[in-house]
Amino acid sequence: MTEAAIRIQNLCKTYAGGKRALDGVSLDIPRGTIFGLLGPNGAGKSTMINILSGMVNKTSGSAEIWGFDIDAHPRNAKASIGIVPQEILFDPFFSPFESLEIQAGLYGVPKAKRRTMELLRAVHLEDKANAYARTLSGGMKRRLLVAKALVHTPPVLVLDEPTAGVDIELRQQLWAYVRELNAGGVTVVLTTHYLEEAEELCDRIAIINHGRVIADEPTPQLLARAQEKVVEVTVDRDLTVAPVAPCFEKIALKGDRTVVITYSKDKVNAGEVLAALQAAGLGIVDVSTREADLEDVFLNLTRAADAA
Ligand SMILES: Nc1ncnc2c1ncn2[C@@H]1O[C@H](COP(=O)(O)OP(=O)(O)OP(=O)(O)O)[C@@H](O)[C@H]1O
Repeated sequence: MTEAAIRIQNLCKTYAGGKRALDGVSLDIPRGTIFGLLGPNGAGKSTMINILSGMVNKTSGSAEIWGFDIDAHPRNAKASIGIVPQEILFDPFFSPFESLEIQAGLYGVPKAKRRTMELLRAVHLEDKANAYARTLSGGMKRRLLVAKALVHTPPVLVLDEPTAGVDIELRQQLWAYVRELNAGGVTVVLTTHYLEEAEELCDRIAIINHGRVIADEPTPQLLARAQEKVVEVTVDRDLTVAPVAPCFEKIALKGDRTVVITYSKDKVNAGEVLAALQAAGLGIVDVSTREADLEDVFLNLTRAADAA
């Protein structure tokens, strides 16, 4: 078996106030992947990343980064990971060039091995190398954070909600660079609320809810779990109650004459759903269907976990 980029086993974290943020998380993040960590607000994603970066102490369990246990080999573990934090924090008086040089110094990268200008070029900040950080736009600051996380050439890069508040163009640029890094061998872990993005970018996705992993699968497999299909039907008369049929998983009225029916495509097809409406004496005026996407899978899984 190839070694994982990150291996987390039975990780638990209870904060001082008694809040249990992680409740036995086990996760293998394979080397070479772009791995998505999804979860609603407060699920425990940041806690997990902060434990990996050494900013938060775990309560129990273990974590390895690139084969280095964070307790037994903290320096090697730390050297193996670069983290792009959610919040933008800079000393406003340092230039991007100085910021990267200071960061490289903190990581003990010898002068001869520093790649400050190369990194600034990679994140399109070459012409801002000597500008004050306070004069950079929000997007530029975020790119500078990515460069900062890469000064020590870590094999694993973690981006914590990297596109929050970032415009579409910059987001595309950032993702293009993430893909480039990944193609160069860097394992990328990203937390995001943009499910579409995770769907487009990640090879594998884990979903965390209330401090537990509720799904961890290759993206296509997770999508295949979306067996539910939705059909919206406009009928020829006003409805006061929604018709029922055994093949409807769910039905909801939308306006006077439209029903939204969810059915399981491995059990029935759209024809049978429409036939059931006709059997209830309704004439069909208009029909539209849609496939479930990652958003539906995500909602179904988190709802199922909440109900359990
Ligand atoms: N320092 C802390 N002290 C006490 N409780 C905390 C602390 N940090 C986080 N929590 C709580 O732990 C839980 C998990 O928080 P965490 O920030 O890890 O979630 P998250 O999935 O990253 O959420 P978000 O997407 O909003 O960043 C939340 O209920 C949060 O309120």
